[in-house]
Amino acid sequence: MLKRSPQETHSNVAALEDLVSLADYSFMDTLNCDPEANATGSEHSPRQVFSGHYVPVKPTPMENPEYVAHSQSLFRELGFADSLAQSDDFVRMFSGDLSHVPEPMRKVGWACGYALSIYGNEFTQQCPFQTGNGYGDGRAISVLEAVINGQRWEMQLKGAGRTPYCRGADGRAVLRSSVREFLAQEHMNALGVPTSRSLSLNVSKTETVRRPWYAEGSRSMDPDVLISEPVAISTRVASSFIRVGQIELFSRRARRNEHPGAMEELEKIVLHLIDREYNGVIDQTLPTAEKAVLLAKEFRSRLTSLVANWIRVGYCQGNFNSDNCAAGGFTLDYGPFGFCDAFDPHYQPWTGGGQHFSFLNQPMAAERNFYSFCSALKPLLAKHTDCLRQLDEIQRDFPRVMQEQMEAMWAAKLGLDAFHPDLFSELATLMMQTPVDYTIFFRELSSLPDDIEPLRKSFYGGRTYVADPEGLDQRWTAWLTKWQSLTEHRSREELSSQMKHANPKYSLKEWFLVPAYQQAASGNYAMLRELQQVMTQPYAEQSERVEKKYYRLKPLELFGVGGASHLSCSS
Ligand SMILES: Nc1ncnc2c1ncn2[C@@H]1O[C@H](COP(=O)(O)OP(=O)(O)OP(=O)(O)O)[C@@H](O)[C@H]1O
Ligand SMILES: [Mg+2]
Repeated sequence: MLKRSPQETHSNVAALEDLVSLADYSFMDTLNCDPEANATGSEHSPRQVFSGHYVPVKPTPMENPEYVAHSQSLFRELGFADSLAQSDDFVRMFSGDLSHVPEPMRKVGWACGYALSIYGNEFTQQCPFQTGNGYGDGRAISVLEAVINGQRWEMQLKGAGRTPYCRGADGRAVLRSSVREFLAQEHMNALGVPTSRSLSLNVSKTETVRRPWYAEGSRSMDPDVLISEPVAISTRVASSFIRVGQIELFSRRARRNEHPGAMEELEKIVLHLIDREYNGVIDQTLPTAEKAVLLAKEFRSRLTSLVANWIRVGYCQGNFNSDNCAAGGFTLDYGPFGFCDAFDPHYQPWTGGGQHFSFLNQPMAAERNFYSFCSALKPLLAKHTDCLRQLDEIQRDFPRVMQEQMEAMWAAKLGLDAFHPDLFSELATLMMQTPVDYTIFFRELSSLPDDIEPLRKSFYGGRTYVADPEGLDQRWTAWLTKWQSLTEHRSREELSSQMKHANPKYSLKEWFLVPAYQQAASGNYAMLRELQQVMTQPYAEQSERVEKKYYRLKPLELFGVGGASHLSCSS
């Protein structure tokens, strides 16, 4: 008998028909549809949506779609055959053409409204009607849910055309931003950080849109040219796509008593969130107010852990508004993100983002989103003083829990039994002054160097370093000696191996992405595939060739270059 790998015993989806028995539309069937919506989903113009959790929307297919990539590892987890990704039916469906999907799959998807808070402050200005009723999934359309091997996944097309929430924009995503999101999601998953996942990526061979971007080598902060780019549709999957902003939308309506069903809609979306993301963690038999308190507590734990993990791997989300903060506590919206190269606490790849969303300010940004989340739950607790008090306590303790997560994370990166404030503070100063490449520094330290020579591999050598290299080297030596004294009681192999699990060898720097998406735009996917291969095993040493190419300092001439070092709104 042939030996079977464990994956082969799972569901086996080799053709679109095989998805039929797994497909599920319980989001549409259990939540409220906008009563004013047209059930065929044919409305694509901006309009106000006053109530309901979703609007049915038919995606707008891309012209002449072509397969670019799929995630082999997610396919394996889902029991999808790799060949499926390139089959005509699959490419059609995941390029926005639902017209041929086999019954009882539906020919219409759904888009959701959500509210926006920036750093804890409520906004409606981004909505074209200034009311918040026209803001939400402007180009993201979910097309089905599927329960596979006991786990529920929602599949969502990004760039699938206009929805009532498109705010007058085209509803498209370009290949450049789609390649970035596609690769980053799978990299993040391989880094062990909770995230939405990438299913597939298709491009149009003929349809293009114009976007502001940077001229070759431009050092401008703002884009200085308009370029024509191929449109693409990536499909991402997650247990749900509920955002903090979504809970806020229904809460704002309930707070203002905007319509008779407002409170019920808030309760329904919160219970849906619990069902999708916190099932098994929260007792289903409890009253809603008590569930909401437990929800806040569990979300606090996930959110603080998520942000500590982002910092562990050098990730800056860039635009950590409440509408980009998944209420399930995972990473969502890889638009203006970046993985830092030279360590800088203020690192912020997105020129529109501001310091409040910069690298080491992410715990604060998370706290603000958490504040928005707790405020959004409050209308459900109005008559429950004890629950309100508990919620306030949970909110008040956010900074303490965040700090604990951060200290545990730094201790793990440094292989220490406990956080050491003085050692860390001197390290942070040295990392900034030298500055070091964040990834390379921690990975080199994970090999437990006897002296600072191996660490030099991570030194960029900025102005402070160049002014007094001996002085800085001496401080590095003193720091290393102190670190060694704090770790010498551990077995070297065990320490090194543990540190190498906390400190990835490879991270998806923007300057690796630039040539990959440029090449992809001309139909050559070789670099994209190579990056996919390398970045989905970020802790492995990999070959010498890979190491030479991807484990090195960013060339100095790329610092300050638009696209490679900073970017304007991603789309
Ligand atoms: N080209 C576009 N067409 C329509 N809507 C858009 C477009 N670009 C952005 N939006 C909408 O603008 C809002 C803010 O944009 P943002 O960059 O956070 O989102 P995004 O990258 O489209 O989405 P997501 O958060 O779903 O990953 C979102 O509501 C988004 O749907
Ligand atoms: Mg977004």
